Amino acid sequence: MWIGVVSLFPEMFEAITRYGVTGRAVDQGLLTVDFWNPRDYATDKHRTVDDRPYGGGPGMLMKVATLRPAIAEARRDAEHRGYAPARTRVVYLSPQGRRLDQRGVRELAGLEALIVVAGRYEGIDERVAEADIDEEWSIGDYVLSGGELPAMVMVDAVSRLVPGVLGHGDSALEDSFSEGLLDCPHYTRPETVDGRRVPEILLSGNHAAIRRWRLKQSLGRTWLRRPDLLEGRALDREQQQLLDEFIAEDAA
Ligand SMILES: Nc1nonc1C(=O)N[C@@H]1CC[C@H](O)C1
Repeated sequence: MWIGVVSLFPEMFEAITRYGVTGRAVDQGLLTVDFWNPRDYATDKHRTVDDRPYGGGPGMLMKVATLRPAIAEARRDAEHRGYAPARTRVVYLSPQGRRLDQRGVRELAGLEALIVVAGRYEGIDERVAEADIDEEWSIGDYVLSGGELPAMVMVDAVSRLVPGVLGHGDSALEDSFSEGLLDCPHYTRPETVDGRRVPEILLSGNHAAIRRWRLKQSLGRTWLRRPDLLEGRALDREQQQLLDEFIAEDAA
C-alpha cells in the first residue's frame, strides 16, 4: 500500500517506517511511505509555514500558500503512480473528524492510496479542508500538539491489514476489535508470577478448549469493560453460551 504524508516533521514518522511490523513492511516493499513537507514550498527568507488567524485570538494556523501545494503534489504523485483518484483519499487528522475505529481502519485499508495530512498549530484553514481534504478523522477526544502521532496511529493500524504485513495472518484476526470484541488475557513464561499461575487450560494442549476459553474471556471482558460493543451485536449460539457461563461465574 502507498501512503503519502504531508507533515512539517517527516522525521517523526521514522517511528513507524524504521521499527517493528510497519518497518519490516517498508523493508519488504509491502508499504511505501512518501513525504511532502509544506516548508519546502515556502518562498520567504524565514521559510514561514504558519499564519495568523483572521478575527484575531491566540494561536496560528498552517499557512495556506505552503500547505496547499504540498497536498496537491502528493495527489499528483498518487495519480502518476497510477492510483485511481476514486481509490485515493486525502485525510486530515483533527478532533473534529470521524472517530477512528477498526471498521474505519478496514475501510481505509481497502484504498489504493492514502494521503494523510498532519496539522500543526491550531490546524488548517477551513477552505483548505473544504477544497483539498476528502475526510477528517480523529483518534480521540483530546487535543494533541500535532497531527503526526494521529497520522502514525492511522498508518500503523491500516498497514496491519495489508496482506503479508503481519506474516502469520492470525494475530490480526485475534487482535481486539477485529472481531468487534476486546482481546482475551495473554500469558507467557514463567508459569507463576508473584504466586499467580497461568490458567491451567492454557497448559493443557487442548487447542479446541483453549479456543473456547479465549473466546469466553474476550466476550466476558467485553461485557465487563465495553458493554457498548455488545449492544445490537448478534452472538451465535456458542458465543451466547460462553458469555452466559462467564456472567454466571462472575456473579458467583
Ligand atoms: N485528537 C486528534 N485526533 O486527530 N488529530 C487530533 C489532534 O488533537 N490534532 C491536533 C489539533 C490541532 C493540532 O494541529 C493537531
